[in-house]
Amino acid sequence: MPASYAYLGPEGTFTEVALRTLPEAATRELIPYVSVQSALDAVRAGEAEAAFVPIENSVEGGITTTLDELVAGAPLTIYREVLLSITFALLVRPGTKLSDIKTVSAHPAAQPQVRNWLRNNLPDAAWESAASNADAARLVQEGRYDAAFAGEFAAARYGLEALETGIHDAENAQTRFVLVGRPARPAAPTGADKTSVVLWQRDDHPGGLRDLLGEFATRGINLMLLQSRPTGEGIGNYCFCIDAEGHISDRRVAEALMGLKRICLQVRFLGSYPRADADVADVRPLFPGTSDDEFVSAADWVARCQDGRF
Ligand SMILES: O=C(O)C(=O)Cc1ccccc1
Repeated sequence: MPASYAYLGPEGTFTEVALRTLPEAATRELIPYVSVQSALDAVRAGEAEAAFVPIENSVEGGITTTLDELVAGAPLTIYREVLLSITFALLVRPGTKLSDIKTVSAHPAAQPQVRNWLRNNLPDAAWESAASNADAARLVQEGRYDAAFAGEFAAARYGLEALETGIHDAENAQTRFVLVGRPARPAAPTGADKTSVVLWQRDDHPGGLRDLLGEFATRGINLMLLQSRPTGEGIGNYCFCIDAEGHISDRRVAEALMGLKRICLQVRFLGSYPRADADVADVRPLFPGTSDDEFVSAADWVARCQDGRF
């Protein structure tokens, strides 16, 4: 298997910075791709062992390109996640003044994080979306746009200077990134894990979403993400991307997935992997009656009843 990780490039993205925080990245060749799709396709084609892409940010929610690829593309599995705090720098060609800036560019997910700053400082600048924040910096270097919102670290790479740093409308804005590979056995549970799935309802009925959520609730499983995505089959047709606390090898999670498999049209397992916030998170105490031991003894009890040994 090629020892390389594909990532959303070009060089100098927040994605690259987040990827380099993973110890395993030090032993891999890191290859930038022009889009989330092309990085994921490199994995599907066997050109890269895994791909590292943004999936969610705390201001705007899901990064829809990534979610839609994981929902509808050839199956892939999430193995790791990384959380990165994000503030932007306004990068310009040397000598550019604020009053010279007519066009600004960045990844679409950056816009909600700098909207107020733009309103207050560059209310007339036209927004131009780029494939990534570093790509916006590259386009500024080429003279296509006047300024880019990107990491301050991207300035040197693209011969730009930071006219302003520390730009963030929301304090503590974080972006979550995932390492995605071809489907294989999940890593062993760590005690602070997360399981990601996509659910498609069998039919439209009152309380349908509550029925899906109930499979988690009755087993004491907390949810960390619930994002609906259109199925593409008409207005009102959605599937649900869910991150739940726990690992598929935890009995309560496995039983919840079995319940969902029985009642959903389709369930796509996206992986069980260690939580990036495990150090700081108060790992929630288990809801009474939901430990592996309690599932095992309940199953034993049913078996004994079936046997007439109760
Ligand atoms: O990694 C980047 O630089 C990206 O373009 C993705 C992104 C977008 C917005 C915030 C963090 C990462």
